[in-house]
Amino acid sequence: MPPPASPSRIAAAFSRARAEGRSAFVAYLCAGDPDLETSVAACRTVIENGVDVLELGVPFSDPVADGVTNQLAAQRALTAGIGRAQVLELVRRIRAFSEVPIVFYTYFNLVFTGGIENYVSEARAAGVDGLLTLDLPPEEAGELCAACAKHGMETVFIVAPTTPEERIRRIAASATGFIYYVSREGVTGVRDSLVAGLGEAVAQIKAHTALPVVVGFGISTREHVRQVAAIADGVVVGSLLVNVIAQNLGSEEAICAALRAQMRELTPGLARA
Ligand SMILES: O=P(O)(O)OC[C@@H](O)[C@@H](O)c1c[nH]c2ccccc12
Repeated sequence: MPPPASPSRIAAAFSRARAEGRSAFVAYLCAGDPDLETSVAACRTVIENGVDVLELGVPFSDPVADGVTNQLAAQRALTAGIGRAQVLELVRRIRAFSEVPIVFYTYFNLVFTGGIENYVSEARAAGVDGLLTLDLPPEEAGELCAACAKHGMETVFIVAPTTPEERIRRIAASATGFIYYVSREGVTGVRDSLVAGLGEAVAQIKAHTALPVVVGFGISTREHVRQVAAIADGVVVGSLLVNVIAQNLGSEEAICAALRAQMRELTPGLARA
């Protein structure tokens, strides 16, 4: 009798946040930005200051879904020589001190080149828990989902404000781990205000899935976090944290201090009233 599958790190993280009466903090950083050693320190800092799920962007030369902040981060990482081997080394370095769930944000070109199953098995072996392939819709993700299921890798998919209900149903049927609702059209990036109707949009997704639903795009203040935490299982913050790196290049100490300060500013908003 095989041992019961241990709950995935991702499921455990959302269960823990729910048990603590709060939404989960999902942080995005570009892997290897601005270099491998500083990236390890940056990931350690956000993990030690409240991150429940870590999204790691795999640097790519044509990140069409990303705003300028994340595109510049990818360029810094690529310039520092961050390739597949270095990204996997980053994951192994994180696994040496943390069990935080890690989700790769990647583009299909990077997964396809070298073989889908190889990519999935190598990432899983390094300690990655989930894969969000940003430019691969579920209709074309059959081979990827099969490889992920075989290796115990979660497959996260995105729902956008323009996604029709039938496609939400289709996405919910393919997704595991969690579903990501990008709260506005366009690309990532810090914004001044959140869009209206988030609660209805998340409720519409939840009607089709029991998976956690996280919301991201433009979240950059404690008030934004508080508003999203009230209606979603997870709050995603990316560009605000990536900007901290961009604004403190050259000093790992300054990057980590500023990331710590941002996490301390934002995380109190996670608590549900
Ligand atoms: O940067 P923002 O506005 O805080 O949004 C999070 C976003 O950066 C992160 O989740 C992400 C990075 N690359 C992406 C591509 C598509 C959707 C989401 C992402």
